Parts: sequence; C-alpha cells; structure tokens
Amino acid sequence: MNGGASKAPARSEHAPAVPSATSAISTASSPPAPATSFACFVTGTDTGVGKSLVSAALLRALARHYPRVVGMKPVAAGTIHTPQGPASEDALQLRAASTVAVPPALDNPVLLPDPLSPHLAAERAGVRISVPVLQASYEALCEHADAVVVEGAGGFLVPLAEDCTMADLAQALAIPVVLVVGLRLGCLNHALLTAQAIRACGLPLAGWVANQIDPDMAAVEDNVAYLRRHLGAPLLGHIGYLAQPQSAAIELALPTDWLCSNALPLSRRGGGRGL
Ligand SMILES: Nc1ncnc2c1ncn2[C@@H]1O[C@H](COP(=O)(O)OP(=O)(O)OP(=O)(O)O)[C@@H](O)[C@H]1O
Ligand SMILES: C[C@H](N)[C@H](N)CCCCCC(=O)O
Ligand SMILES: [Mg+2]
Repeated sequence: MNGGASKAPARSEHAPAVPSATSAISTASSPPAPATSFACFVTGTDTGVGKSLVSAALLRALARHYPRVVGMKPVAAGTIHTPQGPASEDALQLRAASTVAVPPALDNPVLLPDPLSPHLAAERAGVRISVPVLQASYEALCEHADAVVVEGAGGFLVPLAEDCTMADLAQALAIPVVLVVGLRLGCLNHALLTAQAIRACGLPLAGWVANQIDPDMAAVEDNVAYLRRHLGAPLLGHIGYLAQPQSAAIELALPTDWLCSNALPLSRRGGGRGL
C-alpha cells in the first residue's frame, strides 16, 4: 500500500516509476501546454478485458496532445516481483506509457498482494480502502499532469470495501468514463449493463473501445455494429486479437473535438466538483 488506505500492510515499496517515454517530452517539438486538462476513468466489461492495454494506448495517444500524461491505478490487487520489490503489473504498464514519473503513493496508492476482488484483498492485507484518500492521491497526481488516465480494477461495480465500489471512486473523481468492451460471447449484455451503471452514477460515457480478447469470437463485426448503435458513445478504437499485445502498436482515434468536449477546465482538474 502506498497511502490510499488506512493501515499499511507489512511489505516493501514497489518499483519506482521508470517511464520509457519520459524523455519524449523534453524536446523542443513538445506540444504547448493546453489551456485545459484531460482525465478519464477506464472501466471494463470485466476483469481481464484489456483495460490496462487500452489505458496505456490512451496515454500514448494523449501524449500527442498533452506534454505531461500520467496513468493511475488507484487500487491494484496482485503483485509481481521486481528487483525493487513487489509491484503492480498494471501500474508498471501505465508508467511505461506515461511521460512523467510520480511517486507510487500518487499513481498506485493501494497495492495489495492477493489477486482478488479489492475488498477481499484489502481485508486479507488488514487495510481499509478509502475513497476520499484515493481521491486525494488523484488530486495530488493532477498537479503533475495535463492528462490523467485512471484505470479501475475489474468491472465498474467491483467492491473496494463492504460499503463502497469502484463506481463510488469514479463518481468521486467526477471524470468521464471510457469503457473497454472485451469482445467475447456475452459482452453485449455486460457492455449495456455497464453503460447503464455509469450513467446511473451521473457520469458521462465518453467513449468505448472494442477489444477482441477471444480469438475465435464469431460475428465480431456484427457485435461491434450493435454496440455502436446502442451504447450511445463514440467508438475510440477496435482492437483485434493480438498475438503479442503491446500498447505501442495500438492506434486509438482521439479526435480534437472529442478531446475538447471531454476536457476539464483547470479549475476542475482535481475532480469531485461535478461534471
Ligand atoms: N486484443 C487482445 N489480444 C490478445 N490479448 C489481449 C488483448 N487485449 C488484452 N489482452 C491480454 O489479456 C490479458 C488481460 O488484459 P489486461 O491486463 O489489459 O486486462 P485488464 O482489464 O486490465 O484486467 P484487470 O481487471 O486485472 O486490470 C493480458 O494478458 C493482455 O495482454
Ligand atoms: C485481481 C484481478 N486481476 C483484478 N485486479 C480484480 C478483479 C476483481 C473482480 C471481482 C469480481 O467482479 O468478481
Ligand atoms: Mg488492468
């Protein structure tokens, strides 16, 4: 845990951020700082549907428009071993696509050892996840960034504690949501239910990404076409099944008018002040 819960479990700090793209922003050709900032919350139709892959691709696409782009994984359940100690694979993936490095307490405030639902992983680690504390980390992170991509964990309603879910965090941050639809049989229902839950929170569904996680899915195009007609949000990208999934190879379309319509005025960049 790096600061987003009420009691630290006994474990060492995870790997420091070493973003591979950091040097890319210090060149003379960097775009000028925009008058607005951008943030989005990436959720998915389930766990393992490609949120991290898409979040990293979003960061790379945003880096063409904003000099300082940073990913955040507020709650990670499950660690990998690194020379620097246990780390979240998702946080490392986001850091590799970010253009500035921030302390782990800001980009991954809660790191839990067990790869479980966050509420169970937290319980086992003896910590309590607090939405206001996560929000404070997000607001501190925003001080270092022009664009922030926040990756949830699992699906939109995954519990963080007995009395709160990832949806509560998204609502507290009050930022537009991007939905990753893991294309496989069953995803239409999951996508429509998730869109409904996002809107029921009062959050805009800013867009969605179709990500084929089942290489043998039938009628892929017809499924995507149905969601295009019924999700009521723009399709930002359609990623086919990848033999070697890498965010650098993914092209997401972030039209300027889409960025403008989802941009946050600087006065609202900390989130939590309504949309
Ligand atoms: N289009 C794709 N083609 C092939 N493999 C993919 C594709 N998208 C994602 N994957 C793979 O599926 C696995 C799950 O993806 P990812 O870790 O991005 O999911 P996630 O939604 O972020 O999961 P979590 O809820 O754990 O954060 C990874 O091994 C990833 O490389
Ligand atoms: C551990 C895993 N990779 C995710 N980070 C958490 C997924 C939680 C799913 C909970 C559920 O919906 O049943
Ligand atoms: Mg992930």
